[in-house]
Amino acid sequence: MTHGNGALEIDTITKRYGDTVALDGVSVDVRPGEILGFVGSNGAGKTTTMRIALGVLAADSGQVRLDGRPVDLDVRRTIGYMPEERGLYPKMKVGEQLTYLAELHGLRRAAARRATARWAERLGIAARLTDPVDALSLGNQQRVQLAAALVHDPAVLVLDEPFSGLDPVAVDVMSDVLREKARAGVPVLFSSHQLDLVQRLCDRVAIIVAGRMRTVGAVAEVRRGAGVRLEVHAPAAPRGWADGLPGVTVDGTLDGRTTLLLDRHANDQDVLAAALATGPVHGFTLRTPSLTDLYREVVA
Ligand SMILES: Nc1ncnc2c1ncn2[C@@H]1O[C@H](COP(=O)(O)OP(=O)(O)OP(=O)(O)O)[C@@H](O)[C@H]1O
Repeated sequence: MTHGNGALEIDTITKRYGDTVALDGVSVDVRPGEILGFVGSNGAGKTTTMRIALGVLAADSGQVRLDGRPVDLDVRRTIGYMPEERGLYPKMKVGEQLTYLAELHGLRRAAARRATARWAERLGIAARLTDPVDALSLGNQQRVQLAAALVHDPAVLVLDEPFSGLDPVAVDVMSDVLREKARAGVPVLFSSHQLDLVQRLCDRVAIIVAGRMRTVGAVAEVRRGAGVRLEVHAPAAPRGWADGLPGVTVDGTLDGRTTLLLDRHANDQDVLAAALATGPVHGFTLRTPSLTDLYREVVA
């Protein structure tokens, strides 16, 4: 099955559970060909957003569209979804299950079998096709779950924590598959608590805090927007040597090493001149904050 790939648009969705506001006007677009990492604390609303995006849960208000069309039953069949609760039949054989799921999404039997064989090979579970799912380790069950999301050649991928519990080799395979799908024009949305991975893999990142989208942007831009850190090793510098420099905040000093936060008004060469005015400078290192640093600041 080949689809024209369009964007997945999550447009101002709101969801309440009794008195709990799980989502409060969440919007984000996942563009064709991009990998968007969805991050946020436990309970922030990622799973709820993804379930609504797939159409298995109704929003109280707002809309989700794929290629401009509201997500209905037909559109749902074109989405590859990996649910957080993992929706496999534990007693069914891996191969039968994947073929069944592919047929359920519209593939004919022969094509479904071919796709099952191809993805099982790719994801390293080909030797397990005749085993029941619950005979597999958790990580291998997860590979089956990913195969289930991919086996019908979906037009969009929505994956809830696909990397949790995978060994490093499986993480690499999964990363390659997501990159490949994105290169083929598929919009890919996945949630994760592994921020180093999100930083490495994603084009853009969306950070959700308590049901509201706090930040959406290119990973590099979001990191730069958080300001730059500068580590200066000036052993003779007196306390307060960097005070008053425009755009500079002192984050801490330890053993003659001062960490400074620089906003866009700061000039690193002025900082260097001020440091040199105190004596020798043995180290001067600019560091863009990692996604993990940024995330801590955003959710704090
Ligand atoms: N079926 C439900 N009934 C009541 N409250 C719910 C239900 N599902 C989710 N919630 C609440 O909605 C909020 C968002 O939960 P959600 O599972 O979307 O978070 P999450 O970001 O996926 O968290 P995690 O990282 O722990 O998986 C939480 O406050 C949660 O307790």
